[in-house]
Amino acid sequence: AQAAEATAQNLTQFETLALSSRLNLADGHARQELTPPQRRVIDDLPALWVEAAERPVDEIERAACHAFLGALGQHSHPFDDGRVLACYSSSLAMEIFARALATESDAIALIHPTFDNIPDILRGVGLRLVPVEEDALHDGPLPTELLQRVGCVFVTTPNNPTGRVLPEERLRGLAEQCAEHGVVLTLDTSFRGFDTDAHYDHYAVLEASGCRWVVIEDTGKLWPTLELKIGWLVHSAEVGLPLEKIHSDILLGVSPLVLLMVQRFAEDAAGGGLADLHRHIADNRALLRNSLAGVPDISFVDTFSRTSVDRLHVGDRQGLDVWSAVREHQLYLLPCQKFHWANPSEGSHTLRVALSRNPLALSTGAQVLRSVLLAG
Ligand SMILES: N=C(N)NC[C@@H](O)CC(=O)C(=O)O
Repeated sequence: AQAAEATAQNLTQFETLALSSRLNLADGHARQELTPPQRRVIDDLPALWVEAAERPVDEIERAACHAFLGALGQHSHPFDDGRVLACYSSSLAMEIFARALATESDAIALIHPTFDNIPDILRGVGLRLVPVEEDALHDGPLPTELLQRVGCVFVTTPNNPTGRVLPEERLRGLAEQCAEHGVVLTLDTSFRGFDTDAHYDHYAVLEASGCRWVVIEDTGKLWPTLELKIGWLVHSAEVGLPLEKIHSDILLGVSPLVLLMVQRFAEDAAGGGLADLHRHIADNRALLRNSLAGVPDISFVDTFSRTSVDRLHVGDRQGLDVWSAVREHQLYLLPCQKFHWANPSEGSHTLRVALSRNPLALSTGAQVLRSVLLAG
Protein backbone atom coordinates (compact mmCIF):
# COMPACT_ATOMS: atom_id res chain seq x y z
CA ALA A 1 0.00 0.00 0.00
CA GLN A 2 1.25 3.48 -0.80
CA ALA A 3 2.53 5.44 2.21
CA ALA A 4 -0.39 7.07 4.05
CA GLU A 5 1.04 10.55 3.75
CA ALA A 6 1.16 10.12 -0.02
CA THR A 7 -2.51 9.13 -0.19
CA ALA A 8 -4.00 11.58 2.32
CA GLN A 9 -5.83 14.06 0.07
CA ASN A 10 -6.54 16.66 2.74
CA LEU A 11 -5.81 17.53 6.37
CA THR A 12 -8.91 15.73 7.59
CA GLN A 13 -7.67 12.46 6.08
CA PHE A 14 -4.44 12.91 8.03
CA GLU A 15 -6.61 13.45 11.09
CA THR A 16 -8.63 10.34 10.32
CA LEU A 17 -5.43 8.25 10.51
CA ALA A 18 -5.00 9.50 14.08
CA LEU A 19 -8.53 8.93 15.35
CA SER A 20 -7.90 5.57 17.00
CA SER A 21 -4.46 6.33 18.39
CA ARG A 22 -3.92 6.95 22.10
CA LEU A 23 -1.48 9.73 21.07
CA ASN A 24 -3.73 11.69 18.70
CA LEU A 25 -2.37 15.24 18.63
CA ALA A 26 -3.61 15.83 15.08
CA ASP A 27 -7.15 17.22 14.98
CA GLY A 28 -8.36 20.47 16.52
CA HIS A 29 -11.33 18.82 18.19
CA ALA A 30 -11.64 18.91 21.98
CA ARG A 31 -10.49 15.63 23.54
CA GLN A 32 -9.59 16.69 27.08
CA GLU A 33 -11.47 15.33 30.13
CA LEU A 34 -14.83 16.83 31.02
CA THR A 35 -14.60 19.24 33.95
CA PRO A 36 -16.81 18.41 36.97
CA PRO A 37 -19.50 20.97 35.95
CA GLN A 38 -19.43 19.60 32.38
CA ARG A 39 -19.73 16.07 33.74
CA ARG A 40 -22.89 17.20 35.58
CA VAL A 41 -24.39 18.34 32.26
CA ILE A 42 -23.68 14.92 30.78
CA ASP A 43 -25.19 13.24 33.86
CA ASP A 44 -28.30 15.39 33.26
CA LEU A 45 -28.76 14.23 29.65
CA PRO A 46 -31.74 11.98 30.43
CA ALA A 47 -33.54 14.96 31.99
CA LEU A 48 -32.43 17.19 29.11
CA TRP A 49 -33.93 14.64 26.74
CA VAL A 50 -37.33 14.99 28.42
CA GLU A 51 -37.04 18.81 28.39
CA ALA A 52 -36.00 18.81 24.72
CA ALA A 53 -39.02 16.72 23.80
CA GLU A 54 -41.45 18.97 25.63
CA ARG A 55 -40.37 22.58 25.09
CA PRO A 56 -40.91 24.62 21.87
CA VAL A 57 -37.86 24.19 19.64
CA ASP A 58 -37.51 27.88 18.71
CA GLU A 59 -37.31 28.74 22.42
CA ILE A 60 -34.59 26.12 22.94
CA GLU A 61 -32.71 27.28 19.86
CA ARG A 62 -32.78 30.93 20.88
CA ALA A 63 -31.57 30.16 24.41
CA ALA A 64 -28.66 28.04 23.14
CA CYS A 65 -27.58 30.65 20.58
CA HIS A 66 -27.87 33.49 23.09
CA ALA A 67 -25.91 31.62 25.77
CA PHE A 68 -23.16 30.43 23.41
CA LEU A 69 -22.56 33.76 21.66
CA GLY A 70 -22.86 35.64 24.96
CA ALA A 71 -20.14 33.47 26.53
CA LEU A 72 -17.86 34.59 23.68
CA GLY A 73 -18.61 38.31 24.10
CA GLN A 74 -21.01 38.34 21.14
CA HIS A 75 -23.83 39.99 23.09
CA SER A 76 -25.81 41.19 20.07
CA HIS A 77 -27.17 38.75 17.49
CA PRO A 78 -29.96 38.73 14.88
CA PHE A 79 -31.73 35.57 16.09
CA ASP A 80 -35.09 37.37 16.51
CA ASP A 81 -34.81 38.62 12.90
CA GLY A 82 -34.56 35.01 11.75
CA ARG A 83 -30.97 35.51 10.58
CA VAL A 84 -29.35 32.71 12.63
CA LEU A 85 -29.53 29.29 10.94
CA ALA A 86 -28.57 26.23 13.06
CA CYS A 87 -26.64 23.40 11.35
CA TYR A 88 -25.21 20.05 12.47
CA SER A 89 -21.69 21.41 12.05
CA SER A 90 -19.84 24.53 10.97
CA SER A 91 -18.62 22.72 7.84
CA LEU A 92 -22.22 22.12 6.84
CA ALA A 93 -22.91 25.82 7.41
CA MET A 94 -19.92 26.55 5.18
CA GLU A 95 -21.22 24.23 2.44
CA ILE A 96 -24.60 26.00 2.52
CA PHE A 97 -22.86 29.40 2.34
CA ALA A 98 -20.65 28.22 -0.57
CA ARG A 99 -23.60 26.91 -2.59
CA ALA A 100 -25.46 30.16 -1.98
CA LEU A 101 -22.53 32.37 -2.99
CA ALA A 102 -21.93 30.33 -6.14
CA THR A 103 -25.39 31.34 -7.37
CA GLU A 104 -24.17 34.92 -7.82
CA SER A 105 -20.36 34.90 -7.96
CA ASP A 106 -17.53 32.85 -9.49
CA ALA A 107 -14.61 34.12 -7.41
CA ILE A 108 -13.78 34.52 -3.73
CA ALA A 109 -10.78 36.03 -1.90
CA LEU A 110 -9.70 33.60 0.85
CA ILE A 111 -7.20 34.03 3.68
CA HIS A 112 -3.93 32.11 3.20
CA PRO A 113 -2.94 29.87 4.91
CA THR A 114 -6.02 28.31 6.49
CA PHE A 115 -7.59 24.89 7.13
CA ASP A 116 -7.97 23.18 3.76
CA ASN A 117 -11.60 22.08 4.07
CA ILE A 118 -12.47 25.74 3.50
CA PRO A 119 -10.84 26.09 0.04
CA ASP A 120 -11.93 22.54 -0.79
CA ILE A 121 -15.59 23.30 -0.01
CA LEU A 122 -15.41 26.58 -1.94
CA ARG A 123 -13.75 24.94 -4.97
CA GLY A 124 -16.32 22.16 -4.72
CA VAL A 125 -19.11 24.53 -5.75
CA GLY A 126 -17.02 25.88 -8.63
CA LEU A 127 -15.67 29.07 -7.08
CA ARG A 128 -12.28 30.38 -8.23
CA LEU A 129 -10.09 31.18 -5.21
CA VAL A 130 -7.87 34.24 -4.87
CA PRO A 131 -5.45 33.89 -1.92
CA VAL A 132 -5.06 36.82 0.48
CA GLU A 133 -1.98 36.46 2.69
CA GLU A 134 -2.82 36.74 6.39
CA ASP A 135 -0.22 39.51 6.80
CA ALA A 136 -1.78 41.52 3.95
CA LEU A 137 -5.18 41.18 5.57
CA HIS A 138 -3.87 42.51 8.88
CA ASP A 139 -1.62 45.22 7.45
CA GLY A 140 -4.27 47.44 5.90
CA PRO A 141 -6.85 47.91 3.17
CA LEU A 142 -7.09 45.30 0.43
CA PRO A 143 -6.27 46.39 -3.14
CA THR A 144 -9.30 47.85 -4.88
CA GLU A 145 -8.65 45.72 -7.95
CA LEU A 146 -8.96 42.60 -5.76
CA LEU A 147 -12.36 43.71 -4.44
CA GLN A 148 -13.48 44.43 -7.99
CA ARG A 149 -12.87 40.85 -9.13
CA VAL A 150 -14.36 38.78 -6.29
CA GLY A 151 -17.86 38.38 -4.91
CA CYS A 152 -16.71 37.69 -1.36
CA VAL A 153 -13.81 38.02 1.07
CA PHE A 154 -13.53 35.01 3.43
CA VAL A 155 -11.54 35.33 6.66
CA THR A 156 -10.89 32.68 9.32
CA THR A 157 -10.47 34.54 12.62
CA PRO A 158 -8.77 33.41 14.82
CA ASN A 159 -6.99 31.80 11.89
CA ASN A 160 -6.12 28.11 11.79
CA PRO A 161 -3.27 27.16 12.32
CA THR A 162 -1.75 30.58 13.11
CA GLY A 163 -4.17 31.68 15.86
CA ARG A 164 -4.08 35.24 14.56
CA VAL A 165 -7.17 37.32 15.41
CA LEU A 166 -8.57 40.06 13.17
CA PRO A 167 -8.74 43.07 15.53
CA GLU A 168 -11.88 45.18 15.72
CA GLU A 169 -10.38 48.12 13.81
CA ARG A 170 -9.27 45.90 10.93
CA LEU A 171 -12.64 44.18 10.80
CA ARG A 172 -14.26 47.61 10.60
CA GLY A 173 -11.95 48.72 7.79
CA LEU A 174 -12.45 45.49 5.85
CA ALA A 175 -16.23 45.62 6.30
CA GLU A 176 -16.32 49.22 5.05
CA GLN A 177 -14.27 48.27 1.99
CA CYS A 178 -16.62 45.36 1.28
CA ALA A 179 -19.64 47.64 1.72
CA GLU A 180 -18.14 50.09 -0.77
CA HIS A 181 -17.69 47.37 -3.40
CA GLY A 182 -20.84 45.35 -2.71
CA VAL A 183 -18.67 42.37 -1.74
CA VAL A 184 -19.89 39.82 0.84
CA LEU A 185 -17.65 39.57 3.94
CA THR A 186 -17.65 36.10 5.47
CA LEU A 187 -15.98 35.08 8.75
CA ASP A 188 -15.23 31.59 10.06
CA THR A 189 -14.97 32.17 13.81
CA SER A 190 -14.67 28.50 14.88
CA PHE A 191 -11.72 29.21 17.18
CA ARG A 192 -12.96 32.50 18.69
CA GLY A 193 -13.79 30.88 22.03
CA PHE A 194 -10.09 30.43 22.83
CA ASP A 195 -8.94 34.04 22.50
CA THR A 196 -10.45 36.95 24.41
CA ASP A 197 -9.01 39.23 21.69
CA ALA A 198 -11.83 37.78 19.57
CA HIS A 199 -14.49 38.49 22.22
CA TYR A 200 -15.60 41.85 20.81
CA ASP A 201 -19.00 42.36 19.18
CA HIS A 202 -18.23 41.36 15.58
CA TYR A 203 -21.87 41.61 14.49
CA ALA A 204 -22.18 45.21 15.72
CA VAL A 205 -19.11 46.16 13.66
CA LEU A 206 -20.45 44.33 10.60
CA GLU A 207 -23.98 45.80 10.92
CA ALA A 208 -22.60 49.34 11.33
CA SER A 209 -20.53 49.03 8.16
CA GLY A 210 -23.57 48.32 5.99
CA CYS A 211 -21.79 45.48 4.21
CA ARG A 212 -23.37 42.16 3.21
CA TRP A 213 -22.00 39.71 5.77
CA VAL A 214 -22.04 36.06 6.84
CA VAL A 215 -20.50 34.58 9.99
CA ILE A 216 -20.02 30.86 10.65
CA GLU A 217 -19.88 30.05 14.37
CA ASP A 218 -18.88 26.63 15.76
CA THR A 219 -19.55 25.08 19.18
CA GLY A 220 -17.50 22.02 18.23
CA LYS A 221 -13.93 23.09 19.01
CA LEU A 222 -14.30 24.10 22.65
CA TRP A 223 -15.70 21.22 24.65
CA PRO A 224 -15.27 17.38 24.60
CA THR A 225 -18.84 16.64 23.46
CA LEU A 226 -18.07 13.60 21.23
CA GLU A 227 -18.87 15.52 18.01
CA LEU A 228 -22.25 16.64 19.33
CA LYS A 229 -22.15 20.28 18.18
CA ILE A 230 -23.88 23.13 16.40
CA GLY A 231 -22.62 25.28 13.53
CA TRP A 232 -24.49 28.59 13.29
CA LEU A 233 -24.81 30.39 9.97
CA VAL A 234 -25.47 34.07 10.81
CA HIS A 235 -26.05 36.75 8.17
CA SER A 236 -26.92 40.37 7.45
CA ALA A 237 -30.46 41.44 6.61
CA GLU A 238 -29.80 42.20 2.92
CA VAL A 239 -27.15 39.53 2.32
CA GLY A 240 -28.85 38.76 -0.98
CA LEU A 241 -27.93 35.06 -0.96
CA PRO A 242 -30.37 32.09 -0.91
CA LEU A 243 -29.08 30.92 2.49
CA GLU A 244 -32.52 30.06 3.92
CA LYS A 245 -33.55 28.21 0.77
CA ILE A 246 -30.40 26.08 0.61
CA HIS A 247 -30.43 25.53 4.39
CA SER A 248 -33.98 24.18 4.04
CA ASP A 249 -32.92 22.00 1.09
CA ILE A 250 -30.53 20.25 3.46
CA LEU A 251 -32.22 20.13 6.88
CA LEU A 252 -35.35 20.96 8.83
CA GLY A 253 -33.57 21.54 12.12
CA VAL A 254 -30.91 20.38 14.56
CA SER A 255 -31.41 18.30 17.70
CA PRO A 256 -32.99 20.23 20.59
CA LEU A 257 -31.11 17.88 22.90
CA VAL A 258 -27.76 19.05 21.49
CA LEU A 259 -28.98 22.66 21.73
CA LEU A 260 -29.83 22.21 25.43
CA MET A 261 -26.43 20.62 26.05
CA VAL A 262 -24.69 23.52 24.27
CA GLN A 263 -26.67 26.02 26.35
CA ARG A 264 -25.63 24.32 29.59
CA PHE A 265 -21.95 24.15 28.55
CA ALA A 266 -22.09 27.80 27.47
CA GLU A 267 -23.63 28.90 30.78
CA ASP A 268 -20.85 27.06 32.63
CA ALA A 269 -18.30 28.73 30.32
CA ALA A 270 -19.73 32.18 31.05
CA GLY A 271 -19.61 31.39 34.77
CA GLY A 272 -15.87 30.72 34.81
CA GLY A 273 -15.51 27.59 32.72
CA LEU A 274 -14.10 29.47 29.72
CA ALA A 275 -11.38 31.07 31.85
CA ASP A 276 -10.53 27.58 33.15
CA LEU A 277 -10.34 26.32 29.56
CA HIS A 278 -8.00 29.18 28.62
CA ARG A 279 -5.73 28.26 31.53
CA HIS A 280 -5.80 24.59 30.49
CA ILE A 281 -4.77 25.48 26.91
CA ALA A 282 -2.07 27.90 28.13
CA ASP A 283 -0.69 25.27 30.51
CA ASN A 284 -0.63 22.69 27.69
CA ARG A 285 1.09 25.15 25.35
CA ALA A 286 3.77 25.74 27.99
CA LEU A 287 4.07 21.99 28.64
CA LEU A 288 4.64 21.33 24.92
CA ARG A 289 7.16 24.14 24.48
CA ASN A 290 9.07 23.28 27.68
CA SER A 291 9.20 19.59 26.69
CA LEU A 292 11.09 20.57 23.54
CA ALA A 293 13.40 23.08 25.21
CA GLY A 294 16.99 22.57 24.10
CA VAL A 295 16.12 20.62 20.94
CA PRO A 296 18.27 22.16 18.17
CA ASP A 297 16.85 23.77 15.04
CA ILE A 298 13.18 23.99 16.02
CA SER A 299 10.92 26.93 16.85
CA PHE A 300 7.29 27.68 17.65
CA VAL A 301 6.00 29.87 14.85
CA ASP A 302 2.95 31.53 16.42
CA THR A 303 4.40 33.08 19.56
CA PHE A 304 1.19 34.78 20.66
CA SER A 305 -1.40 32.21 19.61
CA ARG A 306 -4.00 31.31 22.25
CA THR A 307 -6.01 28.80 20.23
CA SER A 308 -6.05 25.05 20.91
CA VAL A 309 -3.24 24.29 18.46
CA ASP A 310 0.47 25.15 18.20
CA ARG A 311 2.66 25.20 15.11
CA LEU A 312 6.20 23.77 15.32
CA HIS A 313 8.91 24.61 12.77
CA VAL A 314 11.42 21.74 12.52
CA GLY A 315 14.25 23.61 10.81
CA ASP A 316 15.82 21.86 7.84
CA ARG A 317 14.00 18.63 8.64
CA GLN A 318 11.09 17.73 6.33
CA GLY A 319 7.81 17.96 8.25
CA LEU A 320 6.57 14.77 6.58
CA ASP A 321 9.71 12.90 7.71
CA VAL A 322 9.02 13.93 11.32
CA TRP A 323 5.35 13.04 10.85
CA SER A 324 6.30 9.52 9.65
CA ALA A 325 8.94 9.01 12.35
CA VAL A 326 6.63 9.87 15.27
CA ARG A 327 3.86 7.78 13.70
CA GLU A 328 6.09 4.74 14.30
CA HIS A 329 5.45 5.43 18.01
CA GLN A 330 1.67 5.84 17.51
CA LEU A 331 2.02 9.64 17.83
CA TYR A 332 0.08 11.70 15.27
CA LEU A 333 0.70 15.35 14.45
CA LEU A 334 -0.60 17.34 11.48
CA PRO A 335 1.81 18.19 8.64
CA CYS A 336 1.13 21.75 7.50
CA GLN A 337 1.55 21.68 3.71
CA LYS A 338 -2.18 21.55 3.05
CA PHE A 339 -2.94 24.63 5.16
CA HIS A 340 -0.97 26.47 2.47
CA TRP A 341 -3.62 25.66 -0.11
CA ALA A 342 -2.18 28.03 -2.74
CA ASN A 343 1.51 27.18 -2.11
CA PRO A 344 1.92 23.89 -0.18
CA SER A 345 5.73 23.98 -0.03
CA GLU A 346 5.42 26.88 2.42
CA GLY A 347 4.32 24.29 4.98
CA SER A 348 7.06 21.71 4.30
CA HIS A 349 8.89 22.34 7.58
CA THR A 350 6.03 22.86 10.01
CA LEU A 351 3.70 20.54 11.91
CA ARG A 352 0.64 21.43 14.02
CA VAL A 353 0.17 20.02 17.52
CA ALA A 354 -3.28 19.84 19.14
CA LEU A 355 -3.53 21.25 22.67
CA SER A 356 -7.14 20.33 23.58
CA ARG A 357 -5.93 17.13 25.15
CA ASN A 358 -5.29 15.65 28.58
CA PRO A 359 -1.94 16.90 29.88
CA LEU A 360 -0.65 13.32 30.22
CA ALA A 361 -1.36 12.49 26.57
CA LEU A 362 0.26 15.75 25.49
CA SER A 363 3.28 15.20 27.73
CA THR A 364 3.76 11.63 26.49
CA GLY A 365 3.45 12.80 22.89
CA ALA A 366 5.88 15.66 23.46
CA GLN A 367 8.48 13.26 24.88
CA VAL A 368 8.13 10.99 21.83
CA LEU A 369 8.48 14.05 19.59
CA ARG A 370 11.55 15.24 21.53
CA SER A 371 13.29 11.86 21.20
CA VAL A 372 12.57 11.70 17.47
CA LEU A 373 13.84 15.23 16.88
CA LEU A 374 17.01 14.60 18.90
CA ALA A 375 17.63 11.39 16.97
CA GLY A 376 18.12 13.64 13.92
N1 LIG B 1 -15.21 19.08 8.15
C1 LIG B 1 -13.96 18.80 8.52
N2 LIG B 1 -13.04 18.47 7.66
N3 LIG B 1 -13.69 18.82 9.83
C2 LIG B 1 -12.35 18.74 10.32
C3 LIG B 1 -12.08 20.05 11.06
O1 LIG B 1 -13.08 20.30 12.04
C4 LIG B 1 -10.76 19.92 11.79
C5 LIG B 1 -10.23 21.26 12.12
O2 LIG B 1 -10.84 22.28 11.90
C6 LIG B 1 -8.91 21.30 12.72
O3 LIG B 1 -8.33 20.20 12.98
O4 LIG B 1 -8.38 22.40 12.93
